[in-house]
Amino acid sequence: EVQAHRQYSLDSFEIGRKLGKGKFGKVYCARDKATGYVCALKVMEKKELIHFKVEKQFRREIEIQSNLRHPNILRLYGHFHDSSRVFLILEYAGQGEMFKVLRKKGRFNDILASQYICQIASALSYLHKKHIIHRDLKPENLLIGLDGEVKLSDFGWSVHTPSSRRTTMCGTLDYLPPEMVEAKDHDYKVDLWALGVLTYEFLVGNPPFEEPAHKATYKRISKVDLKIPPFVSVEAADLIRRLLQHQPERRYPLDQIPDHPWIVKNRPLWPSSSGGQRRSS
Ligand SMILES: CS(=O)(=O)NCc1cccc(-c2cn3c(Cl)cnc3c(Nc3ccc(N4CCOCC4)cc3)n2)c1
Repeated sequence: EVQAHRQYSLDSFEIGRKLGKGKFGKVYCARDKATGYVCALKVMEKKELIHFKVEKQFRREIEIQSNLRHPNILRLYGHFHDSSRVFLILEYAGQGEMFKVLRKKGRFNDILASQYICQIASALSYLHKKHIIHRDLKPENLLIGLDGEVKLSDFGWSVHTPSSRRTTMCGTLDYLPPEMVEAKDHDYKVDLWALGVLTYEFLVGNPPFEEPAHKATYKRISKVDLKIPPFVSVEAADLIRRLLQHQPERRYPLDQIPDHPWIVKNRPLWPSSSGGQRRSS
């Protein structure tokens, strides 16, 4: 385990291969010399954070993610900086980006999709109990751990509820619920809507309201113009419809998701390999 409260510097690590490059930085595989522990080191240029005016969002990401402990939330062990760069010491997700796996597979079957959605619902429920809304749930912000478990990452957009959006949204609009498209006040139920969009995208391969033009996407979100293809199972379609409700208070509660027929029907008899072959009770 990467020790908390230890003073880290770049010299504390052996830097491995570059895992990827994002909007604000690069991520490397790294090994903590003192403990041999493998982690991921996210490196960002200070001048870029200032240029993109995201240093406040970045500080919030550190403050929020450092205090979270959940198997489906990527750990942030610590951070440090040198004259020009800031470094985040993050948990290494052994199977990489969900986004890439989804694009490669096209779409997931009911068993894989329902396990992912159940794990994400568990992580969101943990966040909501801490009065944190993620607000940026999408495949690009999900990683996959060594045992195939989902890891929620990138808390740059998380806020403590209730909040009304301050900075303009960037990136995909596909996951925005009506109340955010209509810039109304919003609360944790925005994550329920996004979970519905994610369930649809896992099973179909593209998000439900995707249109070439932004205005058309807004329109379809606002009207909840949802068309679920016939190959989507009845149970999955039921959960998608219960989450993609225009009125936030009508959206399916996270705590009921583990007992939804789609999840129950597709739950493996034994937990995944990490859980070992326990006897069924
Ligand atoms: C804004 S950003 O820079 O943070 N996002 C860009 C980006 C792009 C690509 C990757 C990764 C990435 C981040 N990771 C973090 Cl954080 C922890 N583990 C990984 C992590 N782990 C990882 C583990 C395995 C693999 N392999 C598995 C075998 O197939 C090839 C890819 C890739 C990444 N990857 C990130």
